[in-house]
Amino acid sequence: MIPFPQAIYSVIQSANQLDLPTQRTDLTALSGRICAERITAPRPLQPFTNSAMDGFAFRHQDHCSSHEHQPYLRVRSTIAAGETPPAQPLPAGECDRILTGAVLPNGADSVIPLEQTETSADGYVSFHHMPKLGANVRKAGEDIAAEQLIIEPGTLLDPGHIMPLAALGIENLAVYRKPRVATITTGNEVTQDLGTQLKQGQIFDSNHFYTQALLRHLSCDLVDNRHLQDDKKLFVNHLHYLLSLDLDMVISSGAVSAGAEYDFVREGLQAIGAEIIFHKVAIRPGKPNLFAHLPNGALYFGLPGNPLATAAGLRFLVAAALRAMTNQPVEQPLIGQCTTTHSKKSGISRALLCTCVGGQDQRLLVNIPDSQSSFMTNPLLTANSWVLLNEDKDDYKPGDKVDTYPLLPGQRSWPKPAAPKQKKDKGG
Ligand SMILES: Nc1nc2c(c(=O)[nH]1)N[C@H]1C(S)=C(S)[C@@H](COP(=O)(O)OP(=O)(O)OC[C@H]3O[C@@H](n4cnc5c(N)ncnc54)[C@H](O)[C@@H]3O)O[C@H]1N2
Ligand code: MOO
Repeated sequence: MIPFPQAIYSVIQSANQLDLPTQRTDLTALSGRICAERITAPRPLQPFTNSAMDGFAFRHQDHCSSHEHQPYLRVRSTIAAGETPPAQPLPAGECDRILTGAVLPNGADSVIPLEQTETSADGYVSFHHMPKLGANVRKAGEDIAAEQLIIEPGTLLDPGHIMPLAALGIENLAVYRKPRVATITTGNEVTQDLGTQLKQGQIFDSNHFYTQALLRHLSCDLVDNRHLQDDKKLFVNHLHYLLSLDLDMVISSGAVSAGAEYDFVREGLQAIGAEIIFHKVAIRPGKPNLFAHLPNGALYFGLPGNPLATAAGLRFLVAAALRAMTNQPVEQPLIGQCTTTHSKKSGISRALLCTCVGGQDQRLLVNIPDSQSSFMTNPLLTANSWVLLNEDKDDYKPGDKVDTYPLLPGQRSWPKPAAPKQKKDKGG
């Protein structure tokens, strides 16, 4: 049995060897994908200096000397958004009527909103007050400077990236190809037919539906899904079939604990020449977790069948691999503080669904539920985070620090985890 942090490390090491190819993808299909290149702004944003208000563009220096004499300016022309302003610089004593988003005319540097002015019938405008220099002007590059770093490789793209990318006119990006994944659920008692009347001893295949939903959320390409009866031969045949698909990863749930003929995953994998990297990890839920390399280099995750053991394995092991395969940084926990007492079994890690709330002084308060067992599904309904209690500490009291992770991996999380402390270089 290996410690849980070592299991995660081992998974990351293996996944780092798998270089997913990249593909150029249009902006409309980028959300949810992992950026594979460093993106800098090809032009400034705003692209040109323009007005933030419907009003009048004028030259501030002509009028700033006197507060008694409010400007009284001749209106030269009107510049609407999308129009080219007059080629001649704005003469002293004149202003241009301007609309929001229109190019600021040459020579003008400030805009007064329409409602702060009076326009006379003879084409002059007077100001109610003198705005500050640069008022209501959006400068070229004020939003994003040309050449500014926009997105780093390994960034999970979300709608928040799409707005500036589109504004900069970036049509497509190189992203990692979606990881190609096959999933397997096992068990004679399990059915995927959710409409059926359950026979005695039968249960619905919740792991299948959860796994598919989560992997889809993580932008995986779900190539194959199969529910298999408890039969090693069937399993081995299916593995042979999966080897013929060009997969990056296979994830199974069930049949990895100690139940001899019913727990055929390890033996089945060995029968096809897979290399078992670890089997059994010091974590609850998920002690029977298995990780292997298939002969074609694909990663194999044998997650235990209990629903929360499958969920924890997906959250911490599979997600770590998916991140490593797409150049995303290793996830860092958010340090929270327990609000409750909690005791766990000695010498093993414990993953629990929990609720984090923001407290005073930027504290993250973590409510760890009293009882949570791996056969349950209800904690998934209300939790907003996972807490990972490490193997060195068994008894937690209010105020103790704990490592927390967002419920779904890889999302822009709030609050942001602090940057990991740099190890001091000891020289040599
Ligand atoms: N003698 C021992 N028994 C068990 C051990 C052990 O160390 N020694 N470990 C326990 C732990 S911890 C876990 S976790 C489970 C893992 O068992 P398996 O991975 O072999 O999974 P199964 O036995 O097939 O199923 C366990 C449990 O989960 C239910 N299940 C299975 N698949 C699904 C599914 N697709 N959807 C919903 N529920 C599923 C299944 O009916 C069982 O109740 O082993 C313990 N036993
Ligand atoms: O490890 Mo099992 O997943 O505790 O029930």
